[in-house]
Amino acid sequence: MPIATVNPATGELIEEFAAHTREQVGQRLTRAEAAAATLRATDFDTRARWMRAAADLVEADAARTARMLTIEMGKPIAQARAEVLKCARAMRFYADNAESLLADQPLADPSTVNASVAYTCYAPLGVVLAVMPWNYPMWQVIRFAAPALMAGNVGLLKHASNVPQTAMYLDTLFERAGFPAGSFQTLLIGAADVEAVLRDRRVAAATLTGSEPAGRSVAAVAGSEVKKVVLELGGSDPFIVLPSADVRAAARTAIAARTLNNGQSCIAAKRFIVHTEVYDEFVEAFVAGTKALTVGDPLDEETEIGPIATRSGRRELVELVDDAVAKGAVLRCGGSAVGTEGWFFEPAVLEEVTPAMRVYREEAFGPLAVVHRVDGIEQAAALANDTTFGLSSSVWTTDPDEERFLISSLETGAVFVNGMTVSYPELPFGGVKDSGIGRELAAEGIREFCNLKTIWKG
Ligand SMILES: O=CCCC(=O)O
Repeated sequence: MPIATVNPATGELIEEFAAHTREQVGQRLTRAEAAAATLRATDFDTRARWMRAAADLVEADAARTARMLTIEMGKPIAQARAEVLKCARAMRFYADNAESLLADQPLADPSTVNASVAYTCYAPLGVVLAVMPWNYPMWQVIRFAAPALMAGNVGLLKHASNVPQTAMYLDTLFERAGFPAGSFQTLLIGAADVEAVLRDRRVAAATLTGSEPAGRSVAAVAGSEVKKVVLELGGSDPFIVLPSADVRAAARTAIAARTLNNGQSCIAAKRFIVHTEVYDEFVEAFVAGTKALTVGDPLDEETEIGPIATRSGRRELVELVDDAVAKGAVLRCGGSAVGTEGWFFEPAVLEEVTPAMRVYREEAFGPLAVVHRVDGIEQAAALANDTTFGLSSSVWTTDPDEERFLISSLETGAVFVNGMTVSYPELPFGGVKDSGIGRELAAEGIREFCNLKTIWKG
């Protein structure tokens, strides 16, 4: 796959990049190793100063980078701006909090382990390889880089091949802000070259956000090298609506939860599981709202849905719809490729989906919603859990017993009650089952790439 920016709204090739040679990759690894030694010796205040300077740059560059994101992967420009500003927020969060999140933890009574003092402390691991996806081309990288650098680690980025301009912007960002040269670098390499980098003795650990097969393959290599790995893979998140809920509010939020980022988000709600008592009311509002969405040029401020990021991604969506309809699903709206140029897809809603259909099990990575009717809360939870994924979930109820039941029954990394799933720097993010291993963001995210040292003094 070429490393190139191709505008998904037009199909036009904007810029192609030459892949780094083996020598260039080697030089970058050498620089990363040297930076790891330098960064490890700096204190939190110094790193926080650099991180705040990087956040200032991100904010100052926001108009230009938002446009770059939209041209590279098609998200509506307002959402691109929001993504960029969220990056700055996460950078400031870790600048402000890294030191306390990584503070030493003393054992209250060291005599229980025959010590005069016993405590744990966090040390950086060194060089961490980040394999990142195109769907949030800045945010996915920053939510790794901000905690990693604040912990004293160094980052090497292998970004998706369709967002090289963003990758190269990130390549210089941290050095421009004052971090030592080599603290964060992009490797312009293909997927086939990741293994050699990960096996390199200078790389201590890896993180991957992306597809389940990519995650399995990176985890297999990291496992064979006994290197730490964090994986944030796909999701097919349930969105459960029960009769006690505000059904209108649920339907309004459901549209945003399914179509944000052109529906290309791991935490998008993908399966809408609705109690029969409120099913018709929900579906009418959901379908009407989905039909009313403005699909078009993502650089236009009024656009709500831009193109799918790749031609193959759009083909996948059309195939999922066609397969479901051929097997008896009811298509309430959309579901086709639209426009004469670019990779636009009409937002779609499917009903009467059965396990025989691909869309029942596969992650629909685009604005394609599946609505299921259920008779009760147990059936809702069972259907929600009938997936290999376990990223997040959204539940709509005002009954405290129902809320408790769903929080305890859902096999997901998060449960959002009466709201859509959103990632926040302050909250841990990650999944169970095939959705991944480990957590990003919050305290857990910064601790993932640390060596938790136990200190014992006699
Ligand atoms: O694609 C998954 C991550 C999306 C997010 O953090 O908002």
